[in-house]
Amino acid sequence: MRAIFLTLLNSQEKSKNLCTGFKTHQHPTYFIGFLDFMKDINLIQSAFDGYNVCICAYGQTGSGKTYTILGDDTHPGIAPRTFAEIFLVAEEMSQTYETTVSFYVLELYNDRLIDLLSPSSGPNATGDADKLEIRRDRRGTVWVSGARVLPAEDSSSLEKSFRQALTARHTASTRMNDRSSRSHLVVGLIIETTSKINGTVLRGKISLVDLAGSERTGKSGVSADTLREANAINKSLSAFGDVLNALTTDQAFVPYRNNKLTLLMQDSIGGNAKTLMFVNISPSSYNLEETIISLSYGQRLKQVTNGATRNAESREVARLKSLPYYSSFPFIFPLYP
Ligand SMILES: Nc1ncnc2c1ncn2[C@@H]1O[C@H](COP(=O)(O)OP(=O)(O)OP(=O)(O)O)[C@@H](O)[C@H]1O
Repeated sequence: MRAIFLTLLNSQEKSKNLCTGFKTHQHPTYFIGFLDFMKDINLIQSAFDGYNVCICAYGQTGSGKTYTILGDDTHPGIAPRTFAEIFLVAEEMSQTYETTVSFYVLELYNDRLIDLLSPSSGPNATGDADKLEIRRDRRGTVWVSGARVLPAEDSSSLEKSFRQALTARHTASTRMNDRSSRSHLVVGLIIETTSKINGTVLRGKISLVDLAGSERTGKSGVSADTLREANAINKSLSAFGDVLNALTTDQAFVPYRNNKLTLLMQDSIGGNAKTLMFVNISPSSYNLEETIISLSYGQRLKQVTNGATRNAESREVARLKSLPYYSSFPFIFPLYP
């Protein structure tokens, strides 16, 4: 796994000593290098080659995770850049491969999975109605059965649907962030390529994950509902830490099942995906303790080894899987609604 450390604008002086030994990038110039970097390590191409890929933002509340994933009008973030790159690669490969792209958008809020593409999602959604279940196929790839998976025709329609889905995400104002995400966001991009020469089908998945930020409730000044949200966020991040601990100390048992977040990320952390983690940190001395924790998390993440495998099947297997019997297992073969 790879981890990159990011710090906010104008922070170089303040964070220089703290980050000695870590290669850090600053907003907004790091955006320029992101796509080149992702191209260098062939992340998007890997999904076309049948691998699972995960790009994730981690860090304390208010450190710029959502900004890293979304960006703004002048500096598009990881998500819009990934959407554009997918359709560019599809175009480049169109002589020999036919590509279909589909996507889902989920949030994990107060330990409940919510389908943000569902017409019934929104701030008052309970999540229960969707009956979403986290499953794994025999290769270890995580799917969420019951989630809506929609076809994407081009990058602009994909981005439009994605931004529409985000309007239903749970956010709240806290002392640490005017618009703090109160949920973990998981965007799944499923890329299926069929060879025009021999019919081989490759299926890759890119997961874009914007984790909710860890927070000290005394600092964020939350109460009632927002306190409950903060507790759920901290609990899930602590489960994430336990998984990381088990993986980096070679323990026989890895406690993925302790939380829905770790179940959802089972293929990305120690699983079969190629994973790139952005660790966002604050330059302020007020956040020193949280920054040290984030940096040490990032350091440990780098020690995790994933076993990336390719999802490929022959024309005949792909044909068999498209028959109704297989279609009843959406977690093995995701269905369009
Ligand atoms: N490079 C940047 N340029 C301009 N504004 C930025 C930049 N990075 C972050 N911000 C702003 O800082 C604030 C906090 O960023 P953001 O919401 O992305 O943090 P976060 O880590 O996702 O927080 P939380 O965990 O609370 O959701 C936002 O108002 C965001 O627009």
